[in-house]
Amino acid sequence: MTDPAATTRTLDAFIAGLPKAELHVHQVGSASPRIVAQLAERHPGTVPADPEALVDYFRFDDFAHFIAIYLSVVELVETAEDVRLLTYEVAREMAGQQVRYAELTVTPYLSVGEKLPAEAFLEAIEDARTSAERDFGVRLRWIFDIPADFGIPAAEATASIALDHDVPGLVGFGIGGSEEGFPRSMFRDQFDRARAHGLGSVPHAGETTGPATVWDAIETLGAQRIEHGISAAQDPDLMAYLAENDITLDVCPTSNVALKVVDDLASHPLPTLVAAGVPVSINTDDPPMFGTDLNGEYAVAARLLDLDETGLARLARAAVDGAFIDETTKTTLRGEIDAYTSEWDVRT
Ligand SMILES: O=c1[nH]cnc2c1ncn2[C@@H]1O[C@H](CO)[C@@H](O)[C@H]1O
Repeated sequence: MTDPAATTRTLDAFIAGLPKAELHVHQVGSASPRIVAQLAERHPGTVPADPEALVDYFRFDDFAHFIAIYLSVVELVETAEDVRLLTYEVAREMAGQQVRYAELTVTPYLSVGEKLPAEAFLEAIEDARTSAERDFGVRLRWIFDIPADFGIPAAEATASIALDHDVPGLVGFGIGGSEEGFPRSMFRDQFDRARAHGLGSVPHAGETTGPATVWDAIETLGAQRIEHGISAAQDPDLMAYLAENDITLDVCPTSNVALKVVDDLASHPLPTLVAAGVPVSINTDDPPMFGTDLNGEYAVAARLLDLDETGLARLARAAVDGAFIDETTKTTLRGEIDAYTSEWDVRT
């Protein structure tokens, strides 16, 4: 008989060293207690600077409460130096999880303004991007997302920051925040322009509302991947469509429990989606806010999908497949995963 606890320990060790790509992770939502404390010291106010108090502060009643807290952390990112520090330090923590490539969802609309012009914001993230690759070996790319709750003005501003500037590393265009009251089709015009510019379309949909929002994202925004998309599990035709058209869902299991969009991990629809052949990647969303990290999410996925090392390596590869990068970089990332699995003597 194998000892289940020993098996878990082996899988955890495998996950910890597995080279990974992350496709759904928010820039501000990645600020760890260490980073938040640094920012809160610079800008004392509503957000506790004490990492222990932050654990309580990051306990959410529902999605609306989460958005309110999220925006209070956004307020801490005031200057170009705050933006640079946040982004560079997030990459340091990613490197600790063996993340080799990340598409960070950035919401410039919430930070850019009179005090922080778009140019200064963009310079700060570019500085962090090049430093992170040099110092930590983490390749960062950006998805600029519209915060839906702020409506068309936010969509226009986001499109202009993305499309009227030269933004190295920008690969995708998204939309986050609330779904209720903000049909994805509202933002068709900005997505049309972003897509014409060559950006990947990667809206949030099907997190807090049903499969109709996922269809809307596909039909009106030309979604190539979907952030969350978990309510697709309620619609077999939609799952078949996602599978046939190779549309990846960037799933974040612990986030869904923390924001109470699913009751508990045991009832998470991930197994239903995978059984229907829907491509999925595993992600954290806003890791410290949900008390998780990418290794933790891979462990959750292993439990939910009953995966061994081979299955986990396949998950890591699925994220590379869905990434908005060139084939050469994909080949490099796949090579790193393969080299690791052969070290572990894992059949793939
Ligand atoms: O899980 C999530 N769902 C939706 N939006 C999110 C999530 N995590 C972070 N944001 C962020 O919430 C902000 C408020 O509009 C947006 O910046 C969005 O990117």
